[in-house]
Amino acid sequence: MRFVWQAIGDRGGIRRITMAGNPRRFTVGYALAPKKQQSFIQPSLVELARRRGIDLVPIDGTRPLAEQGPFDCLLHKLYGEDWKAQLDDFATRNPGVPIVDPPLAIERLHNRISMLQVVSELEIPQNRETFGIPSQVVIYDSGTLSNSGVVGALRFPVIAKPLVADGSAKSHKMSLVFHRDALLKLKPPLVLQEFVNHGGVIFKVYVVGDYVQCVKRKSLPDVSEEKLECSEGSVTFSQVSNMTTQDPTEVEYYMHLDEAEMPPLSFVTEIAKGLRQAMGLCLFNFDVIRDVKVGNHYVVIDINYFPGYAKMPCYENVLTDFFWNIVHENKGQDAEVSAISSNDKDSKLLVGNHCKMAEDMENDG
Ligand SMILES: Nc1ncnc2c1ncn2[C@@H]1O[C@H](COP(=O)(O)OP(=O)(O)OP(=O)(O)O)[C@@H](O)[C@H]1O
Ligand SMILES: O=P(O)(O)O[C@H]1[C@H](OP(=O)(O)O)[C@@H](OP(=O)(O)O)[C@@H](O)[C@@H](O)[C@@H]1OP(=O)(O)O
Ligand SMILES: [Mg+2]
Ligand SMILES: [Mg+2]
Repeated sequence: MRFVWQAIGDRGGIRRITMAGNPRRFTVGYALAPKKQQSFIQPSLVELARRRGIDLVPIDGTRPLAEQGPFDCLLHKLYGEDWKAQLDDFATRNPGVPIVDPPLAIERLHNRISMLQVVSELEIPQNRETFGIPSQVVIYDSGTLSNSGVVGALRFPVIAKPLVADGSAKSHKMSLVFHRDALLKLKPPLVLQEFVNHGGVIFKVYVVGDYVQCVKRKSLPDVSEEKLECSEGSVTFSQVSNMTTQDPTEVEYYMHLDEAEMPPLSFVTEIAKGLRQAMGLCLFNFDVIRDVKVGNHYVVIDINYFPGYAKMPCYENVLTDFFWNIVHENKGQDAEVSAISSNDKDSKLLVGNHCKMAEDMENDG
């Protein structure tokens, strides 16, 4: 294809256009499970990206990846050895095409020990607010569940989490265990993590490249000493932060969710930046709770690859900016050169928490 340069706006901007007069377009291929595709690929996202010159194109999982494309960037959340091999092959054939994110980096999040290890290793100055991870042990076999040397050091209640976090429904099934004897019916491999009272509110910090947004959600209610004494065995639960509240006693407990104070954005942004660098990932979120005993101590309990971004206010703008930056940075000299940078556009679009499908985008190509 042949290109020429065209002047835009009154600020000396130029852009590369095809001889036919159209600005250059980019293709972002996505490989997602059907449920994820349905939640993430909203018409509003596809449309906004399209207006900014980016076509979001599904990758057909039933055909070899090598036969598809061409792509300027590849986005994925699929599991399995076959998919990994296809990505490796794609990377070899297309060394210049960014894969978001590298499978090896994502794998660290498939194990709940390696997932939180990276938090403990962060070297971030901690002043007013501090952070860490819960005390935890990993259990590989049933025999260890009765080993005092291993579980004796834990304070109850504890949460038993499957060691593997591979996106399956099973990997989200957890138990809140009140007493040691209830451990015996659990099925390893799992992680036993001390339950930290946190006022029933969890903070989800969404990361999209450099962008960070923190939201609050409901969480498990606190367990008092009295409740611990009169509770028997254990209770199971799954993906509590995504559940709607129906029980009237719960409705009252969670009424105060709106009033819960958010952690300082600068503090969670520092953690996000550190995690992003250490893990080599762009798309993830992490769950943080505030220890009610200490007040300004935060505990990271979970990190998820490519979480439910569609639940995040303004996700269309945030993700489109992210794709824009990737394809344009990657193209370097070849790419559209514009004096109106993507960041200029960001500041117009992301004012406070209001999403604006800016009308001025209309002319943007
Ligand atoms: N150490 C802890 N102390 C207190 N509450 C906890 C702890 N760990 C987990 N929880 C509660 O259990 C819920 C589920 O735990 P976790 O986030 O690890 O599971 P998950 O299935 O990986 O979640 P997600 O849907 O975010 O992937 C949390 O949202 C929080 O309410
Ligand atoms: O859709 P997916 O299968 O990716 O589900 C992810 C889910 O996003 P969704 O809201 O789109 O379901 C995420 O929710 P939020 O943290 O953003 O609330 C979180 O639960 C992840 O742990 C899940 O990923 P998994 O751990 O199962 O791989
Ligand atoms: Mg979680
Ligand atoms: Mg998780």
